[in-house]
Amino acid sequence: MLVTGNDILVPARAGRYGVPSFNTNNMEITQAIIHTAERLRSPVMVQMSEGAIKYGGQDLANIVKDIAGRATIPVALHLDHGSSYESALKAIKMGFTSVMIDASHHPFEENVRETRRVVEAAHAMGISVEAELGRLGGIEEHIVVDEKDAFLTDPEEAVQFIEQTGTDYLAIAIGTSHGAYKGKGRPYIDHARIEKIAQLTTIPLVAHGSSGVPAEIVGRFRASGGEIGDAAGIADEDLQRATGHGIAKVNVDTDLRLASTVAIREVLQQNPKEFDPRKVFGPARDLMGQIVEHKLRVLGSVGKA
Ligand SMILES: O=C(COP(=O)(O)O)N(O)CCCCO
Ligand code: NA
Ligand SMILES: [Zn+2]
Repeated sequence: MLVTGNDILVPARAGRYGVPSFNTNNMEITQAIIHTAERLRSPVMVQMSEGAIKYGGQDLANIVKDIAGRATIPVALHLDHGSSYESALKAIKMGFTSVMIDASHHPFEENVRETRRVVEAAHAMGISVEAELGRLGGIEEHIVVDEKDAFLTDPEEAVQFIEQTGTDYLAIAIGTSHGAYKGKGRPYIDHARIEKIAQLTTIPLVAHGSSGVPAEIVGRFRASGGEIGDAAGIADEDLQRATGHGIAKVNVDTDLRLASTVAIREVLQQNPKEFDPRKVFGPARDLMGQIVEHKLRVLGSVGKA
């Protein structure tokens, strides 16, 4: 059933498990996410970035809402990295049940103002809100945040921000970053900072940039003709530790992007005569399902629905 983000994340924080929020851009990705979560009796969040809304629009949102609505597990449809009040309101009109207003690149006061505006409107319509405080490294679709500008979330500021905005959940910068290159080797996660923020707050916390970028998938990406540098992601153990301390929503996009591309490359490379789209997109759906399953198990949400 289609529910709000709070319906999923408040129990997750209380139960000290994480729920993955996967980005979708088409039917197969959406099926891989929701069908796998249903099979494993896990709540799950499906998110669309502004780029996904540009790409798939109401058509894609309706596919997500329809599959979610018929599923026997709780599913929220979430706007990822909403860049303005208008964008958040548009998503709510499209039927999203959770929206992020990402004003983290603005000074604190402006971030508060922007966020509070969205919170008031969204709450009036029973929709949950995610905000962000602190700046991840990596590339956030509409802005490039290079390392020197990235700054980690201050625990005291987080308390103030939550009080002044009323946001339902908060994305914090604790060492993760978007994309396939999260740092040399194992990215450093500031667990002390996560634990401090968790001690001072009660709302669900959000970890962006949480793809694991598994070496096996990276190897298959290269072997099937893909070009990728020394990619690295977040270790399963780091995610497991974080979900024991307030992290309830865990954002994953890159892992599904890599898996779908690996499957498609492998099919086309191994079957040069193939041109049935179901033979190309079907294996992509299957491999993405394996990635979804792994994440649900790592985060501990299996059996929670
Ligand atoms: O936090 C994330 C996902 O991070 P990751 O790139 O680790 O999958 N997102 O918000 C998804 C959109 C960013 C571009 O991928
Ligand atoms: Na941001
Ligand atoms: Zn993100």
